[in-house]
Amino acid sequence: MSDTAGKPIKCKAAICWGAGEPLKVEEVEVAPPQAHEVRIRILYTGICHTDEYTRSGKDPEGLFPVILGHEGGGVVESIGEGVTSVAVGDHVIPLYTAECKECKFCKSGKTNLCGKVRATQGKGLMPDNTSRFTKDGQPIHHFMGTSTFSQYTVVADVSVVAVDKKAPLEKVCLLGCGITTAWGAVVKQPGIKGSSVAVFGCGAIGLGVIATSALVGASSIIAVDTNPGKESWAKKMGATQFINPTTLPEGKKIQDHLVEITDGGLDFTFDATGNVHVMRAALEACHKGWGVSTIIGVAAAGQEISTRPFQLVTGRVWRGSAFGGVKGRTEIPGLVEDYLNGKVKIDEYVTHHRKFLEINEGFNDMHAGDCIRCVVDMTVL
Ligand SMILES: NC(=O)C1=CN([C@@H]2O[C@H](COP(=O)(O)OP(=O)(O)OC[C@H]3O[C@@H](n4cnc5c(N)ncnc54)[C@H](OP(=O)(O)O)[C@@H]3O)[C@@H](O)[C@H]2O)C=CC1
Ligand SMILES: N[C@@H](CCC(=O)N[C@@H](CSC=O)C(=O)NCC(=O)O)C(=O)O
Ligand SMILES: [Zn+2]
Ligand SMILES: [Zn+2]
Repeated sequence: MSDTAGKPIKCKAAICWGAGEPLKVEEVEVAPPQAHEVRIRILYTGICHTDEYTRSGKDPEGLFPVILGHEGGGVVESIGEGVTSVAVGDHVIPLYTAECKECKFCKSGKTNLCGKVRATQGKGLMPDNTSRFTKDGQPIHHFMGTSTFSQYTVVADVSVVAVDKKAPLEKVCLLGCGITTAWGAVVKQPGIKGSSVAVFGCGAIGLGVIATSALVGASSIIAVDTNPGKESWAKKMGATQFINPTTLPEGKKIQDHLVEITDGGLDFTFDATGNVHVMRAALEACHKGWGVSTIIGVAAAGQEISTRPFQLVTGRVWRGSAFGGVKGRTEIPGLVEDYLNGKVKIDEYVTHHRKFLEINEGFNDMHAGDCIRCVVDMTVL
C-alpha cells in the first residue's frame, strides 16, 4: 500500500480551459480511486494529433475545461475496491478503448469497441458520472477515459493494462494509441500479404501502417503525402514508392494517377490524414471489384465523406478502424513483447522530447512537419 492510498493527491496537470486555448500546467487535486478504479502516476505521455483535434475545438465531443492526453505510461499508485486486474506498482498503459470482456460488444468477437464505460467517457466523467479532478474545488473533465496530461490520473479498471516492467515506459506509452492503431489496422485486415497498398498521410499513424504492411509482406507500398520531408521517413519504414500529390500535373487527381500506375488500382488503401477529400481519394484509388479502403483519420465536426455510390456498387469496400481493432487488455502485453523482441518498432517514431512545462511546445512541434511523435516527461517540470 502506498502512503497516499485513499487520500487526495495534489499534483500538476495541463488544463485546457477552452477550445483553441493553450494548455496551462497548474496544480490540481486528484481524488482517490473509487470501486473498480485505478489511480496511476503518469511518467510519460505522447501527444497525438487527436489531442490537438480536441484542443482546437474541432471535436464534436470536446468538453472544457479538460485534461487531455491518451498515450501514456505510468505506475499504479493505488486501486479502488474490487480491482483485481492490476496491482500497486504495476507498470501500466491507460486504454481509451476499454475492454470489459463481458458486454455485448466485447463478447461479440466482432469488434474491439466496448460498451461498458464509453457513454460516461464521452461526457468527460468517470462511470459514476463524476470527475476525480478538481482545480480549486471546480471539477475538470476527464478525456478519453485516460487524461494522461496529469502527473496522476484515475481510470476505470477496464481501461488499463499492466505491461512487462522490462519495457521502457517512455517508449511503450506510444502503444496507448499511435503504434497500436496502425499495427492493428493492418494485421486485422486479412489479405495484405502479397497485395498492393497505398497509405495517405505519413505521420505516426501512416508510417506505422507502412511499417506493418512491410512486416506482413505487402508486395508494394505507395506512400502519399503533401509534405516532401516525409519521403525519407516513408522509405525508411518500408514504402516502395512515394508520391507527393501537389507535384502532379494541374487538374490530375491523385486517385486517377494511382489507378493508372497500378493497373487498375490498389488492393488496399488507408487514410491517415483525417481529411475527408483524401478519404474519398483513398477509396477511389482502390481496384474495382475487390479494393478495400480503411479510414483511420479523424475528421472535424461537420465534415462528411462522399463518393459516387457506383464506386461501392462496383466492389470497392469502405471501412474504418478505431484503435486498430485492438482489444487492449488482451493484446497489448503481446505487443510489448513483440517490441522487446524487435518485431514491432517504437523507438524510431520518437523524434521529439519535452519536459512537462514545455507541453505547448510539444503541440507546436506537431505542426512543424518534422515531428513524428513527441514524448513528454511528466516528472520533469
Ligand atoms: N482511428 C483511430 O483510432 C485513430 C485515429 N487517429 C487519427 O489519425 C490521423 C493521423 O494521425 P497522425 O499520424 O498523428 O497525424 P499527423 O498530422 O502527424 O500525420 C498526417 C500526415 O498527413 C499529411 N497530409 C496532410 N494533408 C494531406 C493530404 N491532402 N494528402 C496527403 N497527406 C496529407 C500531413 O502532412 P503535414 O505534415 O504537412 O501536415 C502529415 O504528414 C489523425 O486524424 C488522427 O486524429 C489517430 C490515432 C488513432
Ligand atoms: N470524438 C470524436 C471521435 C474521435 C475518434 O474517432 N476517436 C477514435 C480514436 S482517435 C485516437 O487518437 C476512436 O477510437 N473512436 C472510437 C470511439 O469510440 O470514440 C467525434 O465525436 O467525432
Ligand atoms: Zn491518439
Ligand atoms: Zn465491454
